[in-house]
Amino acid sequence: MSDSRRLRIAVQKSGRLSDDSLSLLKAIGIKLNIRDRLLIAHSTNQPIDLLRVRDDDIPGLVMDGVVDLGFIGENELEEKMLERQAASKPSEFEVLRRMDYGGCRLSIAVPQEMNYQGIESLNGKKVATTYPYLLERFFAQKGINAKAVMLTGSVEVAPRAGVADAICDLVSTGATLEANGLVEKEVIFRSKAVLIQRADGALDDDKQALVNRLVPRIDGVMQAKESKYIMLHAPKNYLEQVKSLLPGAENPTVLPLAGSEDTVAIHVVSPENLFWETMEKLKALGCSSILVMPIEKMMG
Ligand SMILES: Nc1ncnc2c1ncn2[C@@H]1O[C@H](COP(=O)(O)OP(=O)(O)OP(=O)(O)O)[C@@H](O)[C@H]1O
Ligand SMILES: O=P(O)(O)OC[C@H]1O[C@H](OP(=O)(O)OP(=O)(O)O)[C@H](O)[C@@H]1O
Ligand SMILES: [Mg+2]
Repeated sequence: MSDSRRLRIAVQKSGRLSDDSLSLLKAIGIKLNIRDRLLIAHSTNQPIDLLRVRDDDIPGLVMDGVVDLGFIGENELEEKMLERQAASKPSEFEVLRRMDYGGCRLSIAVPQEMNYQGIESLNGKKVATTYPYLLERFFAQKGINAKAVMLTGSVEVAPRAGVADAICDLVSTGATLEANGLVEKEVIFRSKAVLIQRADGALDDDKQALVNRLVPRIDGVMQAKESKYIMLHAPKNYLEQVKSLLPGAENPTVLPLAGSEDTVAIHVVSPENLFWETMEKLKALGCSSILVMPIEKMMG
């Protein structure tokens, strides 16, 4: 059963974005009771329902106002926006946050044996892709006369199957391309996951108030992930040198150490990790008990 007063969030049911999106919701304090087969999951501690769907459906669900928020890859979002614009369907949405996961690029790749001399080599060729609108836009911008052939899966086998001359697909490590004898040639779009909301002003006041409380929590979780709490003992005489080695240590907490005149304890929240090289330099200055700890949550 769904209740339209509850905030509806769409997430990918099973795929590259699922685990990270669910972990984030958990980290911002939303308890969910997820049963694998079910399309909908109700939060047990917030007026929130989760809709678990294929990622292809998420942009449309948000743009049609069926759900209030959605986690989606920018590649899929931009493609669906172009598709809906071409069909004169509503295509408005608002990006609330760009996430730190789902990073990939949409690239054109060609068979190893192809004599590729630059994008002009694609003139008159067929390129298989799941993203025809993004690809056609790229061709139009570059003045290339090539044809996008739509395939919903197994794009990387299209050249071998004789269906196309090249492909345009998502790449992260490049392992899939390599395994299929393809070489990446042009990056046409760089993507990460984003959290989107229905068009500006489309949410009622209660729902918008809830969203406005959740977004700073997302910032807090993302900031915490990048930050570290660093503690160490340092010789008093080298305090300035130690501070200059610690990222973000303009105003560290400096505490006396019981029973020691010439050593202090330094605590600092660093906006980045402490590299082994820096730890070695601190040690060389006479520092000891150097601890680098993860931070779970942060609020300014
Ligand atoms: N190799 C990758 N590394 C990181 N992110 C990726 C990678 N491949 C895809 N993504 C991102 O994750 C999104 C979902 O990818 P996935 O492969 O799970 O989609 P799908 O097969 O279309 O799933 P669905 O069954 O939901 O339609 C992509 O649209 C992209 O934004
Ligand atoms: O460059 P790589 O690290 O090899 O990643 C790229 C692959 O990852 C994605 O597919 P995924 O593995 O999610 O499977 P799918 O194609 O079945 O969705 C994408 O569609 C590529 O095929
Ligand atoms: Mg999909």
